[in-house]
Amino acid sequence: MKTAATKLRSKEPFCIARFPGEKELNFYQNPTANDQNKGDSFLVKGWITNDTTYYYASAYGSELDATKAEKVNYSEDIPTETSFETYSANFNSYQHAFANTSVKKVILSRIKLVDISTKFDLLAYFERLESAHPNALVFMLLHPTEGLWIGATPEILISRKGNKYTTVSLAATQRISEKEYHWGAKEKQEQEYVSAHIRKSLAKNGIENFTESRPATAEAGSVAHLKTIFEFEGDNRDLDFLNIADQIHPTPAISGTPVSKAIDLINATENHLRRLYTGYLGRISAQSIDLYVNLRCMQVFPTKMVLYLGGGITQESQLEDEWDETEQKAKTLLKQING
Ligand SMILES: C=C(O[C@@H]1C=C(C(=O)O)C=C[C@H]1O)C(=O)O
Repeated sequence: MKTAATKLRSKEPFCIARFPGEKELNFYQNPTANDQNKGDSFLVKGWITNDTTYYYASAYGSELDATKAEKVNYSEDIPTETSFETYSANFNSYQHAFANTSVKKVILSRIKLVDISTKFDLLAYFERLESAHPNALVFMLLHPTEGLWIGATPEILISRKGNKYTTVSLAATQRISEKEYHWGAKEKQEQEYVSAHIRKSLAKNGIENFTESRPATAEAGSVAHLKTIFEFEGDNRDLDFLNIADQIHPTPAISGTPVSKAIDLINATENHLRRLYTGYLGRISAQSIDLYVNLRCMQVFPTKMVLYLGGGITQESQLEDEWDETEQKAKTLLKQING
């Protein structure tokens, strides 16, 4: 069995994933497009709804070889960094939409570039990242068309253990703090847009019997969010979970409200392609499902890390606060750069 490092050098697509609350790493390889019948696999889907879904096959017995990792010399151009001026102009376009259309919330994302040396040890970085974020899905994957990606995401899209399914509404952001968290009306509203969307999406799938927790603070890396947990029961054979995932996704946590107008506004406004950012990814098997929204992630080039960072904007949002929120989110990935 080739190691992940060998695959990285030879540019063969692979994926390493460490799931929340677990210690062991999961390895996957040989992705194929739209092949749902691969058995135990790891699927990866991009932001654009009709993007190809890739299914990586499970590769038991693989191992990390941290001494031999080299970055993939990925040929595509490095995306342009989003300046504060560009971010600010996009923020103003959104404010214009709030004043003149039915749109109430839209996620604005930006790109931050970070220099790395050609000697930077990616596998050692991955190991630091996974030990720093035990409650996130931490992954590193080489995608057949989108290059090398690394992330540590806290947001469940849909999970199943036995016949119990879970999805969450995760939105609103504060800096992580030792003190008690207080959430204002603006933050509660931002998160409620997501919860309302999930209730509606479950109902559309005929799922009326779900339980819903009260919104509570959930810390994730360098920030804290409001989180509501939705649970329902279903027989694996009867529930088409990928269909449910595609109904729920993209939630107003990563698109906005109303969803389809927010998607159009994002695609018309943001200056970069989101690629895998705000898509979804995770493992599926006969026993369980663990799909996550792809947040707190980056695309890696030989001398640059390209971070994709976003946050929800509403009419009450303040430009500097929103920019600062994306800077805080960046720390999830940046704190572990210097071993
Ligand atoms: C869009 C991101 O995060 C999402 C947006 C949040 C917000 O608007 O406060 C909070 C959590 C995530 O659902 C991101 O991290 O890039």
